[in-house]
Order: sequence, then C-alpha cells, then structure tokens
Amino acid sequence: TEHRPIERTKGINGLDKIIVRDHRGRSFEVYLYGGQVTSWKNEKGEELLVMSSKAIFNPPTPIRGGIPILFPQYSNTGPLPSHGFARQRFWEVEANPPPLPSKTSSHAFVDLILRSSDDDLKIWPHKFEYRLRVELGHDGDLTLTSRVKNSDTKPFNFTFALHPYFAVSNISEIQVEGLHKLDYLDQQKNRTRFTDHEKVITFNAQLDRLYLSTPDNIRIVDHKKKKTIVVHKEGQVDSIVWNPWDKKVSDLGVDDFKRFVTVESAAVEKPITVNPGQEWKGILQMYVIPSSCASGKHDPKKSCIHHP
Ligand SMILES: O=P(O)(O)OC[C@H]1O[C@H](O)[C@H](O)[C@@H](O)[C@@H]1O
Repeated sequence: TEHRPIERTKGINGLDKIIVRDHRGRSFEVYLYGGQVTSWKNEKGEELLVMSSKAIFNPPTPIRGGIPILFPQYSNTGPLPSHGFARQRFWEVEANPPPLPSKTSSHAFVDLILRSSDDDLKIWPHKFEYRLRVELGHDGDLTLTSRVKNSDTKPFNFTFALHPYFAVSNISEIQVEGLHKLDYLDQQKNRTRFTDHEKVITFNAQLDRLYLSTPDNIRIVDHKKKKTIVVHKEGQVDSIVWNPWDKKVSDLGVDDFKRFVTVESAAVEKPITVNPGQEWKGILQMYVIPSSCASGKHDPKKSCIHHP
C-alpha cells in the first residue's frame, strides 16, 4: 500500500491539527479550524511562515499567522464580517475528493472541505463546497489548490484571498518585486487608486495595498538571508501586500511585524462568479530559491539575481 505520511493530532487548546511530512523531512501543519496552514518547514527544519507570538487559538477568534483563508468576502468589501467566515469555521478532512490532477504527484498532501452550514446560509444564502488541497511538492514548494463549487440553484459571486504570513529576516531588509507600474488601491486611504512608480517595494512604515491585475509571480527578496520567496498564483487576478508596522493589532506581539510580510493572492476587484453545479479553481504555490543582490539593501533600485 501507498505511504501517506499524514498524522492527525491535537494542537494548541486541543484543536485538531494535521501534520504532513515528506521523505526529505519537509513538513506542514494545518488546523481544521479555519482550514488554516500554521507551519511550513523546509528540510532543515526552518519555519517559512510566521505565527504571531500572541496568536489566540480560541474559536471564533481567527488565528493570527500561517495562511488564513479569506472567503467568501475579502476585507470589508461587502456586507459580511471582515474577511468572510471560512477562517472561523471547522473544516473536515476529505478522504476521497473528486480527482485533482497533481502537478508533482507528491504523496505529501491532505484534502480538506468546508460546506456551507445552515447558519452560514442565513448570512450568505449560497450553498457551496470549498475543497482545499495542501501539498508539498518535490522541490519543497507548498501548494494550496482551492476549488469552490456552487451546489445551489442560482449563480453566486465571491471575493477571496489567501493570506500567507511569510517569514523574513527583518522587514527592513527585504524588497517585494514584480509590481512595478501597476495600479493599486491604497487601503490606508479609503482604497484610493494609485500607480506604483517604484521599481520594488521596501518597508519603513505601515503598508496595505491591493494591487490590481498582477503578474502570476511575485518575489520577496530577503537580502540578509540571501533567499527569495516566489509567490505564484493561478486563477486569481489581484495581490495584496501588507505589513502593519506600528499599527496596533491586538493579537500580534509588539515586535512581530519585523518578522513577516504578507503577499496575498486574491480576487477582489472583479468578484468570481460560479454558476450552479460549476466549480472555480485557484492555485497558490510558494517556494524559496537562493538569491544575491549586487545592490545590497540600501540600493533597492538595482534588481537581484535569482538562482532557480
Ligand atoms: O486583522 P485581520 O482581519 O486578520 O486582517 C489583517 C489584514 O489583512 C489584509 O492584509 C488587509 O489588507 C489588511 O487591511 C488587514 O489589516
């Protein structure tokens, strides 16, 4: 029989947690609460995501860190509570999901499902099934495949984001590449529209931008670690870049902002429409490659060399 290295265990406060390991010692963890990835480690055991030092593992509070799923509404763009409700629901493991062609045919994956409950239908009257596959690829990449099926009788729309808290050496030592010349809505200025004229994004204050029609690959270059995180998306048009800096976030430790940046794959400007019986699919793939920057952190205008 096939080796499926999946362990089901209890996490913080007794919440159910799945641990998946591959044969090279890489791993990820996902809580059924929120369907939320809370850890992703490389073969050296280094953590690639950040969990807040003050994260509250106590439903219905969302977990601050890892990869929250924001569905069926991104932020306060509609009538639902901010970021929808999927991150506050208990997902289930699905043993035999409808077939999903795997790019890597890795066996290090788990399938989860969230179905609309009667209470959900009261606030969002659309029957759905959200299937999530979390998978470690052969090259150590982590891939989240989302499938949202309309099991209702009329079409529905949703907005959406996957919100990874990526670990960085220090927020002051990184740059985000790939968004030059694109338009963004500044979420600190009532979503006023601007064009980004900077070649790369650097951080020295709070930043919260919804970039529109972004490329499928965005890079987080960490000068100190000499590593680049590549954030690859399919089926989602927009991206959010966020760091709260000195903005008070109650369940975030005071210095936690220094250790992470979020680069989110999203569908916000144009909501996704799913017809009855149909399914929408989106992919978020993340991997880390070595990189070196001739410029060093003080001259972010020069671009970096990536070694795929
Ligand atoms: O505090 P939360 O509801 O988890 O949201 C955390 C952050 O999520 C996204 O990145 C938004 O762009 C930010 O505006 C928001 O502050």
